[in-house]
Amino acid sequence: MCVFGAGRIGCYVGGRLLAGGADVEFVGRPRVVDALAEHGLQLVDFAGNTTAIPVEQFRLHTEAEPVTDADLVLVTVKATGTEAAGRALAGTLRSNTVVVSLQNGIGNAAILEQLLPDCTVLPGVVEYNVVGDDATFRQATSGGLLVADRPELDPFADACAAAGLSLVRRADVRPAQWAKLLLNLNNPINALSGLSLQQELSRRGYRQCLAWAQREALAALRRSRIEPARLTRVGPRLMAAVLPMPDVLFRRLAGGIVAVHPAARSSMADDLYAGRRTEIDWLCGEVVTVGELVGTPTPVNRRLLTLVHEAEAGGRRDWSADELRDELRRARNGGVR
Ligand SMILES: NC(=O)C1=CN([C@@H]2O[C@H](COP(=O)(O)OP(=O)(O)OC[C@H]3O[C@@H](n4cnc5c(N)ncnc54)[C@H](OP(=O)(O)O)[C@@H]3O)[C@@H](O)[C@H]2O)C=CC1
Ligand SMILES: CC(C)(CO)C(=O)C(=O)O
Repeated sequence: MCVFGAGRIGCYVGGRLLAGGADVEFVGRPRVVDALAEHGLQLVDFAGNTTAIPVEQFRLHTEAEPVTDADLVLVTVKATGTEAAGRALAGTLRSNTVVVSLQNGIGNAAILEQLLPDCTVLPGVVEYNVVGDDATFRQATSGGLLVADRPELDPFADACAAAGLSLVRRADVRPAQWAKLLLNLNNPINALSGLSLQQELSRRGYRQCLAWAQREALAALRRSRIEPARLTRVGPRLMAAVLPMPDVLFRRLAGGIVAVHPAARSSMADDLYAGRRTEIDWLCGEVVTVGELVGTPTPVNRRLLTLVHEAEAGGRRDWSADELRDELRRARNGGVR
């Protein structure tokens, strides 16, 4: 199999599969490929167990062409790179190759399907966060992988089982993708806060911002007759109700909802700090689009979209919880304080 987009998710998932005995090749940028070729890879699972993969075990590429014989490709580029990934893989892969999109957002698999009509493209969800640099990657929140259930997925399921990676197969992944997107509405808030996920989520002001963004999305989804799945111990609607609770109460409840390592921060924070384009159009942008389609206002998601675009354009600064809450409250009130 092949990991297309060796980064946090690609190296962690692909590395775990490789350590579990699967035949895995990696396609990545020269910077990442060179680091893997020099240092190998250290993987730390959520329980803290470390696996070291020595340099000799890696088959690394910077182009898609050498992996023409892969029977399964995991696409792990950001949504900003999906189209380019699809184009790089088109004409390279054999027909019937299984392509699994392990990406946030809703539309990546559809883009890949369009560009790779002879392949079987399956949408997937990575529930957990991965942090790390080019040599060490750590699973930093609890959760597993979730992929569309098709018989073609059997070899991947076997590889996951051998690697100790949790995989859930679902007939319809769309409700889980939307549930993940609701959680990902925290990505811009985390990125704008400049804090780790743990620090950010421990502050009520930021959680209030997330609850507003989620409630707007939930209202738009309800009108679209989309029912998001329950990925965490509490479902999406209850989550939006629990978030604004006072810090003491939230702390007591949060541990049971999702476990977060102190080093974890959102993938959008990584992009924003590195000066890369973020996935904001695929997260808040998706909510705004659905809202427009069904006539549900989404001012908080619109404002987050603008704030992240401004930060991408060079106006990045760290927003305190009070500042961001006031900013989004103004947006909710139509610009009035
Ligand atoms: N990080 C996380 O904790 C989580 C991420 N996700 C989702 O998983 C997906 C992957 O995220 P993540 O692993 O963080 O992303 P990363 O940016 O860490 O990794 C993607 C890598 O792929 C490279 N890449 C992009 N296009 C190509 C190409 N055409 N050829 C070769 N390499 C390429 C990127 O390089 P470059 O940057 O130069 O383009 C980057 O190094 C995203 O949709 C994200 O939202 C989901 C759950 C958690
Ligand atoms: C942190 C997490 C797991 C949820 O927001 C994530 O998906 C990301 O970093 O993109």
